[in-house]
Amino acid sequence: MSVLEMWTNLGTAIGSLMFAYAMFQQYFPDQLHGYARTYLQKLIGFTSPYIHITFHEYTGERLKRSEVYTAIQSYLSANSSMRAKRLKADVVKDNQFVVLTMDDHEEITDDFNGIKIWWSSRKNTPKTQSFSFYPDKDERRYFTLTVHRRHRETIMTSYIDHVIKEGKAISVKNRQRKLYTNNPSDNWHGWKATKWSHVVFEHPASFDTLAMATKMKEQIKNDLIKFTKGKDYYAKIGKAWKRGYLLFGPPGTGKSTMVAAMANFLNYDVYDLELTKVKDNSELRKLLIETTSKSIIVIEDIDCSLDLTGQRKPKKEKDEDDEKGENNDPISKKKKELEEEKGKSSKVTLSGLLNFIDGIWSACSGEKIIVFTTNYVEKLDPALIRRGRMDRHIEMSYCCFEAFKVLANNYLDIDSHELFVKIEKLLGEVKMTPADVAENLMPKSVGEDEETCLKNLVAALEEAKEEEARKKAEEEEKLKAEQEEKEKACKEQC
Ligand SMILES: Nc1ncnc2c1ncn2[C@@H]1O[C@H](COP(=O)(O)OP(=O)(O)OP(=O)(O)O)[C@@H](O)[C@H]1O
Ligand SMILES: [Mg+2]
Repeated sequence: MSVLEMWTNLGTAIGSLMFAYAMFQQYFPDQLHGYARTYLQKLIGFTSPYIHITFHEYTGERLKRSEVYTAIQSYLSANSSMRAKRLKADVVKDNQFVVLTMDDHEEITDDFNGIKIWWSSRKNTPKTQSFSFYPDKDERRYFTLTVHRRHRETIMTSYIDHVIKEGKAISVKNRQRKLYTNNPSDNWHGWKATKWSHVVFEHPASFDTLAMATKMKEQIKNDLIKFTKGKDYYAKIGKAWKRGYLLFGPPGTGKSTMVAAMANFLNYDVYDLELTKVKDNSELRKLLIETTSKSIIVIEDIDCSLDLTGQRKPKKEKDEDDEKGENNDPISKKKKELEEEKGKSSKVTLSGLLNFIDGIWSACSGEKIIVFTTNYVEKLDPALIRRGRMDRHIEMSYCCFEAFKVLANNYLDIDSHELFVKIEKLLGEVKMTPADVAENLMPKSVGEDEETCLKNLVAALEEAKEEEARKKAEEEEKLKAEQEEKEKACKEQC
């Protein structure tokens, strides 16, 4: 048989097969399609020595994206870029680099302890054309793993675990970190509803640029490292894998900067929880469930967020108002109703917040740090900040010389200068926040050199010193006057 004849015969055979398949699709009753497919697969199963495992992208009632699928995707992206012919490109991590993943209907092979494994990426598009706001959600993607059946044991016991573990590690390395804020619950329903909105987290703060005593900085860093490595330890002692930090101190001492530095140090996402937008305790719980692992949940200025000790007016007071007839005229009645309605917009109670921090629900989605910041630690309920809830209390204080040196290095690139001695002395005498020191150190024009900036700081410190001395003198004068008044009154009485 000539080559030409062979190709002609092959073409005819393929043509006949396609015709037969088209006829089958057209005239074979729909109800029998399923049976035919099942028996065909059984037939293949008898004859084929391979097993197939599928991993679907969406699972569960709420069509939640499967974590296993995502892990496999990351694992395969690391392996596929060199082998697959068709790749999809995705930009990640600060828009800095491109990650290539295998495209739909592409196949690659993997090798595990000498076992050959085939991975293919597939996509099902439903035949029924329905209108949907989420066109891509109608497509169901899945990965199929194919391997010789004699390796079933190894694949089940070690290979899949290995893929998921590696995949998760790769996802963490590549992930774009996010800064979330909670949406008011009126926006939780409907199209594209989410409880949290996010932007890319791009705060540049780090522990290197944070101005504070070196010893304390190291302690905090060690504490954080210990926490991230403590999964087994927390399981052993029967505690949820979370840690609470209370940052307190005057405004401008770096509390918010510290949260950003922590997030950058640990490579965590940040959830900035605005308590006043949360209607009640049940909403607070729902928000907590929606947070992901490896994240910092921060509630800024916790003392101002809510009146956690008593939201509503005591009943007695309310009754007194009614008795006085203040609520009888329709306008004030309506006003009152509106006020009450407004009051309802934040019914989070102290106990709700306590449960949020260390109730049963707090253990869901693991590895979490909760941070409260406040200017007035003494205003907070002791139950809220007791150890176990807020495990570490960190005081962010006025600028010390060590902190100043960090700022001088950050802002002016200098480690020493003759003015440092004077500044050290002044910082020992005057209370100035790192924010104020930083502002003075920052060059205000292109021509301003480090000497001018340091002189600006010295002048500001001296001014603050004079101001402090003046205030002190005034207070002493006042005290003295009061004392004299008292003595005079006493003498008159005697
Ligand atoms: N310890 C610090 N190290 C480095 N920079 C600091 C520090 N403290 C303050 N700053 C600078 O001052 C600015 C204000 O600091 P930050 O917002 O962190 O203060 P805060 O303690 O959160 O204040 P507030 O109580 O008003 O929220 C920051 O932009 C930062 O540049
Ligand atoms: Mg702040």
